[in-house]
Amino acid sequence: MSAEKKFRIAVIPGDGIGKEVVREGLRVLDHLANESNGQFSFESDFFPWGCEYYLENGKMMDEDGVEKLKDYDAIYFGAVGFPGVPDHVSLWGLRLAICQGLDQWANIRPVEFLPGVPRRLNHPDVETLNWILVRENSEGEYSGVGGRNFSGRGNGNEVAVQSALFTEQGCERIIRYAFDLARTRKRKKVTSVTKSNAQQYGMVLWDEVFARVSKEYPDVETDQQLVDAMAAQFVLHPEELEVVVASNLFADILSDLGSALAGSLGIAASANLNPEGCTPSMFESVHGSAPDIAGEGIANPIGTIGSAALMLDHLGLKEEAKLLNKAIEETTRKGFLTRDIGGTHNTVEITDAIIENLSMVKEEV
Ligand SMILES: NC(=O)C1=CN([C@@H]2O[C@H](COP(=O)(O)OP(=O)(O)OC[C@H]3O[C@@H](n4cnc5c(N)ncnc54)[C@H](O)[C@@H]3O)[C@@H](O)[C@H]2O)C=CC1
Ligand SMILES: CC(=O)C(=O)O
Ligand SMILES: [K+]
Ligand SMILES: [Mn+2]
Repeated sequence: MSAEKKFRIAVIPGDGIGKEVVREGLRVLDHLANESNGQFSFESDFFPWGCEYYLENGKMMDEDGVEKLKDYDAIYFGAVGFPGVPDHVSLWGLRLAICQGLDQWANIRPVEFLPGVPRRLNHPDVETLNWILVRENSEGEYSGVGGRNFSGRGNGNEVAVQSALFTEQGCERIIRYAFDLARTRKRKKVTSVTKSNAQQYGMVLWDEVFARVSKEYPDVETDQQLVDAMAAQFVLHPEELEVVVASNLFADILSDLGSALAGSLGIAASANLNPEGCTPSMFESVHGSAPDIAGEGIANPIGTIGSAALMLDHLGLKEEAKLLNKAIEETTRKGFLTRDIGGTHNTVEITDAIIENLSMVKEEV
């Protein structure tokens, strides 16, 4: 037997249901490691960063937090944000600080339709549909360029500026990533989403880079859509979608739409990747901390457990990643569903079922 591979994972449960679903994802990972006959193990270090940490310490994470995370093979993240701390403070202080600080410039967000989950999308081929959003994750509308409180204003006359930053290199790397990803799929197609009719600088640059890069991929079909039309296409013609590449804000919005069409925000997984592998990548659900259901034990853990599957794949544990995705499918197929997708099972019961189904799908292969 080959020597045991030990993966060092930084775990950041964060806030609200983030804590509840990360706990479940770790149970699944521990189970897989225990069943691996000593082939691999996970060494998890917990970081208590988030809104409670902020209220106690005046900061969302340690000053050298990003540096500390560089020691790990991957980061497993819950969600950030809770009433009592302004959302822009918590998001910028933790998720954006990590994604931008570690240059996790590609955020991959698959839209998948799980068996047994009631669909919000009325489409004849819904069983076989799946597409991937490739979100620019380092700049765009979330570059933080802007300001408030310009001198001489105030008293109802305040002015705020929020700019979007688009660099040619930033556009090129994410667009290239989308084309390379398209080449791994059965139908090779990339749809680029902008709003370059109204956003005449940054998004026109994006369009020009898309046209230039696409020439290097003559085997990949292309399409370009404005984001408003794209929102409609998600609902009306999802069969047109394969790989969809969009800016930070647009793909953020479209990924919530995609997961809602597939049934719920609770089932969508994502990976914040540094594709060069210079820094650790971070795996988290698409959803946030859901304060409206936090503490009730009813959050759907599938988005976060599916993100663990993306992490396994990233760490080279391809077979385990496949098995885990199969076990998730088996779980929903058998009717183990949380409330958000029409069921009555709680968070822990869904995880128990996934772990049980892991053994079953393993026997099948
Ligand atoms: N990556 C992150 O950490 C993100 C953080 N946030 C933060 O989360 C907080 C709440 O934001 P919202 O806009 O309410 O978005 P949200 O995604 O937390 O919740 C939206 C709705 O979806 C439901 N939902 C989400 N995940 C679910 C799950 N796993 N199971 C069942 N239902 C689920 C919630 O109950 C809520 O009704 C804010 O502070 C926001 O800034 C929001 C999105 C992403
Ligand atoms: C912040 C947020 O909504 C997201 O990353 O999806
Ligand atoms: K999340
Ligand atoms: Mn979002």
